[in-house]
Amino acid sequence: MAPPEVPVDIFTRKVSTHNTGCSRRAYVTFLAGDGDYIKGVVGLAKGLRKAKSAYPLVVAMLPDVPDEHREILRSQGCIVHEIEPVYPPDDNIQYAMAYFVINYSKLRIWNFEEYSKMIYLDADIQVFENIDHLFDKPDGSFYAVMDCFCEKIWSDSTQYKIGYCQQCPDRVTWPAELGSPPSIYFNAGMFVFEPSRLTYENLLQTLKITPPTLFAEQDFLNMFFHEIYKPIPPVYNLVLAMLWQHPEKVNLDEVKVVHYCAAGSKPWRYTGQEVHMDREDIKKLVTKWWDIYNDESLDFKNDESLEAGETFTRSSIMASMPEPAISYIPAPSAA
Ligand SMILES: O=c1ccn([C@@H]2O[C@H](COP(=O)(O)OP(=O)(O)O[C@H]3O[C@H](CO)[C@H](O)[C@H](O)[C@H]3O)[C@@H](O)[C@H]2O)c(=O)[nH]1
Ligand SMILES: O[C@H]1[C@H](O)[C@@H](O)[C@H](O)[C@@H](O)[C@H]1O
Ligand SMILES: [Mn+2]
Repeated sequence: MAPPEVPVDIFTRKVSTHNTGCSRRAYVTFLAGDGDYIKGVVGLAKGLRKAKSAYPLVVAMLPDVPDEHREILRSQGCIVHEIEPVYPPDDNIQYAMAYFVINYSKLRIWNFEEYSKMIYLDADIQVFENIDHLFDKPDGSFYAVMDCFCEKIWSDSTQYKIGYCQQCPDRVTWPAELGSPPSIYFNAGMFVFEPSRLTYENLLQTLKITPPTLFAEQDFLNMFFHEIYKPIPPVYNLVLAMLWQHPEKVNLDEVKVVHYCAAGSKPWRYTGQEVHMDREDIKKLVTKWWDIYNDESLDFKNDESLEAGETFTRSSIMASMPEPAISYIPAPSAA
């Protein structure tokens, strides 16, 4: 039987010694480079705290993330976990965005076997309501939100060219001469999954014989998890384009997780100039992101003044280890 899940204090990560089992659930995000995506991760860490999430945020990062950025993340209570890059077999393809190639490295998170279940979140995602209940979804499936194909970034796809979107499959009927309509397709900015060495090795082996496509690892994951994919409601990953492409499918008041993926919507480089970006709902969502990012009361408080034997805490020493097995250090045994 799986060990009991032990929620930790969201600000200090302290856990009572009355329960010696270790929490095997965590959120995980991905970070590459020395650019501004670090801001996204800090914002996300604070957003998860504000939503009183009981589980830590692991940051799977490539070696090119500078030390200062790693330190900022540790000081925000994140668990820093360096990963080696993963490359597709041949790279003779024009991705929808050139940088999508780095996202194949995300496959490494299936090797985080110290966790039994994880929720992956892109760094350009913010969590506004608690979503810890998603960890309770039955094992054995892959959970994610269905994507939308209506934005220009999809313009090289057949779907876009014929005006087909799975969000409204009746708008344009899939032409018979193209065979059966494509299977449902998820956005890979947010998903619930179970790390497993076996799956990890299978992913890497399969990648070796899979030519890259427009949406890089997102296409690959859709193909790989096709049979066990179960869609969850769009409130768990609001792809912003849904606001103007399929407004009938969105009730902003119910949205828990926002994905700032539309062109021009990343809060840290938002100018309001790009198409759709002057909408009131977008302005509000960008402001909401900044409110969390700037809220000092949401900073991680690394309280080291613990009463011996009463609590566990995750120290920054542990966080700096390359492959931390758990999110906090057990107090020395009384023996
Ligand atoms: O310089 C970078 C670029 C990206 N990232 C990381 O990579 C993630 C993906 O990049 P974007 O969020 O900019 O990409 P999109 O949301 O537009 O992309 C979507 O399609 C991609 C296809 O590769 C991925 O599947 C991604 O998770 C999915 O949300 C970022 O959130 C961030 O976590 C970095 O750390 N640094
Ligand atoms: O799957 C894609 C991808 O995530 C893009 O980066 C995003 O801008 C699109 O809206 C989405 O449909
Ligand atoms: Mn994203």
